[in-house]
Amino acid sequence: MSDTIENQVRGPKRRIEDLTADEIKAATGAILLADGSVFLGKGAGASGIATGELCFNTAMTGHQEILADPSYAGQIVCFTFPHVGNVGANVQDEEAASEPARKAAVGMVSRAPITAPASWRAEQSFDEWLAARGVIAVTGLDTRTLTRRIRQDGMPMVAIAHARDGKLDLDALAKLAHDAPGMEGRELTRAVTGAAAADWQSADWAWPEGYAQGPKDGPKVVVLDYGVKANILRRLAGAGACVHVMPGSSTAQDVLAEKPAGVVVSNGPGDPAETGKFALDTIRGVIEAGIPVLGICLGHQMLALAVGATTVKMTQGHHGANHPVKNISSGQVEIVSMNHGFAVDRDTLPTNAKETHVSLFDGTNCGFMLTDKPVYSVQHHPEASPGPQDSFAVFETFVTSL
Ligand SMILES: NC(=O)CC[C@H](N)C(=O)O
Repeated sequence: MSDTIENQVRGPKRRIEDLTADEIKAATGAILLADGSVFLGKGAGASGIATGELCFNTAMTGHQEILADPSYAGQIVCFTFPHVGNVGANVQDEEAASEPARKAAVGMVSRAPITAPASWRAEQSFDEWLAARGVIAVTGLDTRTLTRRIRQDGMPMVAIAHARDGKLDLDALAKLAHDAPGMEGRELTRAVTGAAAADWQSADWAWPEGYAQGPKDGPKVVVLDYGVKANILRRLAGAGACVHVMPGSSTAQDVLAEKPAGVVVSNGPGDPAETGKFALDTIRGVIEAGIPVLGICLGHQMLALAVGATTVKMTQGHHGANHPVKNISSGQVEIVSMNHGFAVDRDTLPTNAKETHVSLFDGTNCGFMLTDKPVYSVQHHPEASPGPQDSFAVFETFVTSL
């Protein structure tokens, strides 16, 4: 009986010993979970083996932007939308703002084989893009079972493998998954931050012109880069800022020497508490100098840590492009893009912090501002890419306040 309920909720758990020789022979791709369960499929994209935290993402489009988001470094994305690849891939939709930031998601899982592109913007098939990017993919899996498992039990550490010759060492993969370090306590931003400070030029995309040029004059905004998404930079430029990107290792003195009108603390991968060990001094120095600060996602979490709050690991995390978030001051609901596995514990926010946004999926904190300093912060991705543009105004509000 309990097995039936277990099977209904999580899907049947299959271990290596439950597989038939024919199934193993037919497979060129596999996912092994840390709990010993196995999912076989067809390999796609890059061949090889990777380990990472497996999360599910519910976006129906924008799969290139998702896998190119450096916040996904160290993670493998299971798309719940069955068809992936319909629009192919193109350079204009790149989300890495620097060369190191190209090391984003390490793996991808989808239900159907990757579709041939059917978009006038496609320059490459999605399969070719994955291969060029080093993203290992497995298709033909029961992604509903995998997703239900993640919903019930949380995001597991997994090993993903694509062997073109079909030679999959499932026992070795099971051991890799079992031994893989979890996301808590992992610092991943140093691998995806840009190596040197640089000005950023391009602004919002429009048809048929493509990307506009950012302004020549305008308030200078320094972006602390922990693996910043390019669309955050484009949106800041589109809102009228002259954007200067600095490595996440910059000190407060480095930042203040630029005489910024405002500072943005970027998104990024890994555990905010771990990155906070070297980033909080910089963030606190900027807040104390009275410079307006905007935090996004990892930046939001680290701003919360900088003012004395704590962050917690979420069970399933929020990954998708249709998450409802309530803006507490306006009462409006914004449908937003999300990608986070940690959250700010609202009960630990100090008395000079006012909660500004809340997730309508699970009530977790999605934003705060300080009442005595110009500090604003959101957990979701107001730059979208992919996703709805309901929160684009976050950038205009910030830049016009400078
Ligand atoms: N998109 C992000 O910045 C992610 C922040 C953090 N790594 C998390 O998973 O919660």
